[in-house]
Amino acid sequence: MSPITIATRESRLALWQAHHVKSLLEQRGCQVTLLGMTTKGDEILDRTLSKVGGKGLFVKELEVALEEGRADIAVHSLKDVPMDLPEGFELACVMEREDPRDAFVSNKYDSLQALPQGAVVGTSSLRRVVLLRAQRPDLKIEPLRGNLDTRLRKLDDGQYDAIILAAAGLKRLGLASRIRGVFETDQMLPAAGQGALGIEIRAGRDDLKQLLAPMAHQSTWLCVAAERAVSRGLGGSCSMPLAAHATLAGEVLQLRAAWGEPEGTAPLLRSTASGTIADIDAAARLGEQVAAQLRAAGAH
Ligand SMILES: NCc1[nH]cc(CCC(=O)O)c1CC(=O)O
Repeated sequence: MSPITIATRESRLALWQAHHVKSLLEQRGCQVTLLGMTTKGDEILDRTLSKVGGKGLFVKELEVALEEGRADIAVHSLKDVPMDLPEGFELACVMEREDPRDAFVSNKYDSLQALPQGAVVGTSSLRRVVLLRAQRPDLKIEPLRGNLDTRLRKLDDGQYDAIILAAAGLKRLGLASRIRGVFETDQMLPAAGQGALGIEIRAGRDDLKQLLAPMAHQSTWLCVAAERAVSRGLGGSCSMPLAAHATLAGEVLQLRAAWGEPEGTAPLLRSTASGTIADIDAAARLGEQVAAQLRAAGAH
């Protein structure tokens, strides 16, 4: 196999994820180099991404490197990958999921329930906003942008009483000690694909698909396929007020989803479905079913 080049963003989390894949490939006898780059999503820090085109902004430049042959694979947090890849690209591998849950991070309080009335909580995720507001409508939810270290620094500078981050990112970077509590999924349903890494290649690179196949984790892939199909059925942007999370027990996949009006006070719309799932297409069909239920209930 000729040497493999991994295209990656240069945030500490993205680099950790790329190095994780690099070491797995090196264990299989590959020579691997990293090609780091900055994406629009990394540069636009003064606005919430939903205002400037969503999280595809973390992906585009990596796909250009694949298209131009400067890289062979791109490693992504699947939560940041738009539901439909551009023509000519495909997901060659979904790896075993890290903790998919959201984490409560604070220097003063142990939990969401312990926060005083009107406490300031930082997040820029519309999903987290609507889920937090459903539990604590009194909270003052403020935007929080930047990479993980920047967000933690903003908390430590006293800009927030607490912030909400993905447990996966903190754990991967050895920052689990910053976690005061992890939300159970029935309290804060995760984003589609949260905690899962996906490897993108140019379509047709069957040599890479063969190389990457043993790194795929089938049950994660089935769950993420169902979750992403919910999001796709509601427009497919990564920055929607939508939560979708699937678990697999044996061959039975259970899918839960929730959608909220970011500005409104209407109650969250929820939908669940389960089924015996044998392949990715069946998982996606379950997601489409849940998306249709949410649309019928008013989600858009
Ligand atoms: N762009 C935000 C983002 N994309 C992926 C992760 C966490 C890692 C993952 O979900 O795999 C994060 C950080 C967060 O939500 O706190």
